[in-house]
Formats: sequence, C-alpha cells, structure tokens
Amino acid sequence: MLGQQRYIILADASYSITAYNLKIWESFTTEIPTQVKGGKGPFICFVLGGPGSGKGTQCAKIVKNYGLTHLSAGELLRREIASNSEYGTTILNTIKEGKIVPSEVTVSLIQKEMESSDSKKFLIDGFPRSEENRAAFERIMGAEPDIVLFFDCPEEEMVNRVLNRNEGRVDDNIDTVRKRLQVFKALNLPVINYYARRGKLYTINAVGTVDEIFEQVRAVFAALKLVTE
Ligand SMILES: Nc1ncnc2c1ncn2[C@@H]1O[C@H](COP(=O)(O)OP(=O)(O)O)[C@@H](O)[C@H]1O
Ligand SMILES: O=c1ccn([C@@H]2O[C@H](COP(=O)(O)OP(=O)(O)O)[C@@H](O)[C@H]2O)c(=O)[nH]1
Ligand SMILES: [Mg+2]
Repeated sequence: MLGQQRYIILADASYSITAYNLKIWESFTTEIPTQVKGGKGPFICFVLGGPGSGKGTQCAKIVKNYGLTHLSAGELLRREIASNSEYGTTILNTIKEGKIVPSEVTVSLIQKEMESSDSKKFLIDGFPRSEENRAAFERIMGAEPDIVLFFDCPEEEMVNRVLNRNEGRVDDNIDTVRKRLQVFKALNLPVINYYARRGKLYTINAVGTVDEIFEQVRAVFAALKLVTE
C-alpha cells in the first residue's frame, strides 16, 4: 500500500511557498542576500524530491526563466553508461536496483561539468541522494548549496508519473520504483531534513499542473533574482 501522506519535514525550519504564507516568507527575504552572497563560488541550488516528483520538468522551466545551468545527476550517470565508461556496468546495475551510485563517481561527474563551465548559477538536480553524497560534495567541491528546493509529492502520484514517463528508462518499472521510494525515505529524507535545519530548504507542493507548481518556484527565484544576477 502506498502512502498518501506527505513526508514529515521539520516544518518550522522550511519555507513553504504558498499564497497563504508568502507574506510571512517575504519577511525573511531581507536575510537572503547574505545567505546567497556569502560564498565566493557560484550560486548553487540543489533540487530534491522522490522519483517522479517533477524535478526535471521544473528544472527545464527554471533554466528557461532564470538562466541557471542544469546538471541532472541521473542524466550524467546515464550518459556515462551510454559512453561505455569503466563504471558503466556498475552504474547500470545500481540504477536498475534503485540504489545509489558511489559518491566519488557522481561527484566527479558533477565536478567535471561545473569546472568546464563558466556559468555562475547551477541547478543540481537529483543530488545529493544521501548524507554520504552530501558530505562527499562538500569535501571534494568545498562548497555548499545556497538553497535547496524540495518537490513534495504523495507516493501514489510519483508512482503513476514514473510508470507513465515513457522515456524508455530501465528504472521506470514498478519493482524499481518501489525500491527507489524506500531508498528515498531512508537516505534522501535525512538530507532534506538537514537542509531544513540549516534554513536552506524551500518546500514546493508538487501536486497540480506544471504551471501551478512553477508559480511556487517562481516565488522563490523572483526574490533571489535580485542577488543572483
Ligand atoms: N505536475 C505534473 N503533473 C503531472 N505529470 C507531471 C507533472 N510534472 C511532471 N510530470 C510528468 O511526470 C513524469 C516525471 O517527471 P520528471 O520531471 O521526470 O520527474 P523527476 O525528475 O522528479 O523524476 C514525466 O513524465 C513528466 O512529464
Ligand atoms: O546522485 C545520484 C543521482 C541518481 N542516481 C541514480 O540514478 C537513478 C535515477 O536518478 P534520476 O535523478 O535521473 O531519477 P528521477 O528522480 O529523476 O526519476 C537513481 O535512482 C539512482 O540509482 C544516483 O545514484 N545518484
Ligand atoms: Mg529526473
């Protein structure tokens, strides 16, 4: 039986962008410039959420509207499989099992992309998926995200979307998606909660039309735009 309930995130530490509490959130925005300008490196936004929660779909809209450079960790790994690299078979088997590829492999792919780009704003989609991933990124890159978007979606909806995705992915089947949901709860939710505690998490209600959901994302980026340009 799939859960209908949303995941429990430390609500008081996460900004929830809804029409109802936007006013409350706005009162925090004066603090955002320090948060965003604090580091010397590029602006980094991590995009998290369960399988099929709409991360990739919303990232495409963020790129179009705000010009961030989109790096999908899953896409980088699939590209690695397609290029017959030395890690290809291990990555393929890990993805089929719905498990997480060793941090060093994923971080090094992200690092290569970031270092060969002259972009100042990155959208890192589907990473970090575990506390170990997060620690490896911080250690290897010497950087933390400025903000983290969390697409919060009921499990039943995520399963339906994945099973109807139609991109020919080896992991878009009921067995893998069930495993992925377990991995998401056990390993990814702690990362999301970590960023909530750090005051970096923006929770987006991922149910609704693509445009309705993007309006919530827009509210986050509209405020940040002042300081990321
Ligand atoms: N708001 C939405 N409502 C219905 N289907 C959606 C919505 N957003 C995305 N989808 C579809 O759901 C599937 C999964 O979306 P995707 O962006 O790939 O999610 P993720 O990257 O989080 O796995 C895709 O087929 C996509 O077209
Ligand atoms: O940082 C990452 C990102 C992805 N994956 C693997 O790649 C799969 C697909 O990830 P993707 O983000 O493409 O899936 P989505 O959540 O978009 O469906 C995951 O289940 C993992 O097996 C991983 O190991 N580490
Ligand atoms: Mg995706």
